[in-house]
Amino acid sequence: MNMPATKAVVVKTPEQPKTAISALWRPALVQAFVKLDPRQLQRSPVMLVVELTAIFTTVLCFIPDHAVPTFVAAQIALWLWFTVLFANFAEALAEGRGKARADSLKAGSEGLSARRKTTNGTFQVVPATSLRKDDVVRVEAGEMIPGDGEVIEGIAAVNEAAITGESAPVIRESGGDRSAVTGNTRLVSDWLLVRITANPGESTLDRMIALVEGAKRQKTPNEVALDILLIGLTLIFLLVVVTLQPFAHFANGNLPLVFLVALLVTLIPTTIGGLLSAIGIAGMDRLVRLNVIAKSGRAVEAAGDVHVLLLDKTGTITFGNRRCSAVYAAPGVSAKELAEGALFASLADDTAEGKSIVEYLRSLHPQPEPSPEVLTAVPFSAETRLSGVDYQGRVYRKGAVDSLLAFVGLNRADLAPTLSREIDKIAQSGGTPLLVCADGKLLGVIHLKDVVKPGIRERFAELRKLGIRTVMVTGDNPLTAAAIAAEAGVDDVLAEATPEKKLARIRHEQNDGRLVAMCGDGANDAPALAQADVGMAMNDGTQAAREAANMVDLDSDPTKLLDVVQIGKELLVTRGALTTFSIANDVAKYFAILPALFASIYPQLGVLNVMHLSSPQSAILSAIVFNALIIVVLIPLALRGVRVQAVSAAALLRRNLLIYGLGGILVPFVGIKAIDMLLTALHLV
Ligand SMILES: Nc1ncnc2c1ncn2[C@@H]1O[C@H](COP(=O)(O)OP(=O)(O)OP(=O)(O)O)[C@@H](O)[C@H]1O
Ligand SMILES: [K+]
Ligand SMILES: [Mg+2]
Repeated sequence: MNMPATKAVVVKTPEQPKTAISALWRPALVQAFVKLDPRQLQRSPVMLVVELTAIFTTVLCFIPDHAVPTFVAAQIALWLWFTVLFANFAEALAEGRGKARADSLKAGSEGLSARRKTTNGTFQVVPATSLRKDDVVRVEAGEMIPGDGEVIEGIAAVNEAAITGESAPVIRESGGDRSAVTGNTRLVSDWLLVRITANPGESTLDRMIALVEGAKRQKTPNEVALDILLIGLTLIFLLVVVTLQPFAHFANGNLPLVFLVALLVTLIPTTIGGLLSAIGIAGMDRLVRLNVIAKSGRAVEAAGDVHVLLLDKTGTITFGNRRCSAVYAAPGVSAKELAEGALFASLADDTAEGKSIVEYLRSLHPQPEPSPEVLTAVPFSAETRLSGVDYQGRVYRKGAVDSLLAFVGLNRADLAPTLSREIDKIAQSGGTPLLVCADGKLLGVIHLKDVVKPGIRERFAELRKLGIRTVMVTGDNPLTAAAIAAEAGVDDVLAEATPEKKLARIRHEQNDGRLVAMCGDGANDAPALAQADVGMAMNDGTQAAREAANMVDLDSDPTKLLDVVQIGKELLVTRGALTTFSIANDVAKYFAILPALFASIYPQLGVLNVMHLSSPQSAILSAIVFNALIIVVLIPLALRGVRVQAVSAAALLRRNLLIYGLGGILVPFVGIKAIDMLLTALHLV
């Protein structure tokens, strides 16, 4: 068979330099004009209204009005256009940061080919883009894995740098919780047979590209709600402005159309309307830079409000390569008998645990082995928590202590004290004891060892400061669970949990009105990951978990949920802060401009004219200029996000109301006055 090597491309994760913004402003400037297209602008209704007023005012410039000099009307029109352009610029800047990453990801996936298994068992080279779900491909050392999938045969080292930026290779193998592979990552050793699990356009890479190309992103329910509020406010102010004219007429005055249009724009929530989309895109961009892929913005926002975090133990809190480190025979059982029983019970077990037991026994207790064909495998399941084989009429099993005792019809009290003590010792050290039996006779116990990931404890403490409770849910026995829980510093433990129990725990928390996040890696975590408000799968886990979750952490680091929570909070707080600022701003402008406008018509209003703006037309132009410039001033904040400290939500709200509410009222007074003085000095009004 002639099998050319698939195209090998190395995609480096671009490091985001500090000067990113200055390098991005040029293309963003171009995009700001492109986005003037009303079809694009309709995503932001407030800005669409501003564009309409800009067009209207531009037309009015050509219809002479003795009340407003044309050069003032022209300046108003110009600044209205600037308002839209500045908002577009903010959005384009936010998008631009992700675009570079998307481009390099796309470039890496172009021209990739795959070796697809045909119906007659041979392999055929096809373009990677033609692969469909359930296709089987063979990948060899040095080649790129052509799509997301599950390893069905083989074990190999994979370099995932193209996706995660992490160059240390990781092991992927069939069976167990380390079976998922990601498209566009490179095999560095051996070979794998992979069952493709994603159709074109649905892979991790595609999702990542869609995520960083903000333009195609869906609005979150929160954003839609805020949009509706902004449209409502726009309509209210439209009504206010329309009804001003009758007041003026009543006093035999007349308010020029240009002023009314301009007044409308200063009053509607343009600041938040213009920055809303940029805030959302920038939030997702921060997430992508963290190497977390979210399937929806909604999940990220939910993360900002999470109360409880559930974590699976093995592979999430611990490294997950539970390995056999020792075996202890029950009293009256020879070492040879135990070794045989434990080996046979593991020969057909393709979980990492099973393989480690076989490896351990082969090196320490070499013995003749039956060939695999004569064994009837009983695979491990999270339900039974047992595994083993039937061989020559004999029943070999191993499994969790309680499950195996139930299987042989014994109680814990029936165990020989020495064996019982051995089990407790293993569990208290954080290890997992597996009982072994043959034909109902207890042979002894296997010690599976696992290691808690470093730094977990500190991160959980930080989560606690944010008011988030951590709960470890594990299929393991209570003693092991308690030992690992103590080492990791979680707040609560649920041991001997089946997939149903994990699910029930989440439902229970949710029924009490709490938002729940769940981190997991196993197929048995999938239902819980799907049920949780924020389900974060470890990328090196199973495909089932990755599919059920609404987020995937490419670095498989559960403590990253802390950062995701932070980003979610920042997103919500930034949006809230700028909405507060925007609305407070508009209220202030209302009081700043109206007295100036009506001063000649209703001289009594003069007492309200605290700002003493030089003339009505200066007042209105200054307000329009301020209104446009404030968007530019707030772009960095919208992109960077408001920093969120680990304080209570109430304290945060109080502080933000003070800063952004009070600031929003005061800033326009100062700003408009300053612009008024400048415009007057420059003889622009
Ligand atoms: N290959 C195996 N054969 C027999 N028993 C096993 C095997 N692997 C694990 N067990 C037992 O089954 C229990 C449940 O394992 P499982 O992987 O489902 O745990 P889990 O629910 O994912 O929790 P965690 O991953 O946090 O340990 C383990 O604690 C262990 O006692
Ligand atoms: K405004
Ligand atoms: Mg697990």
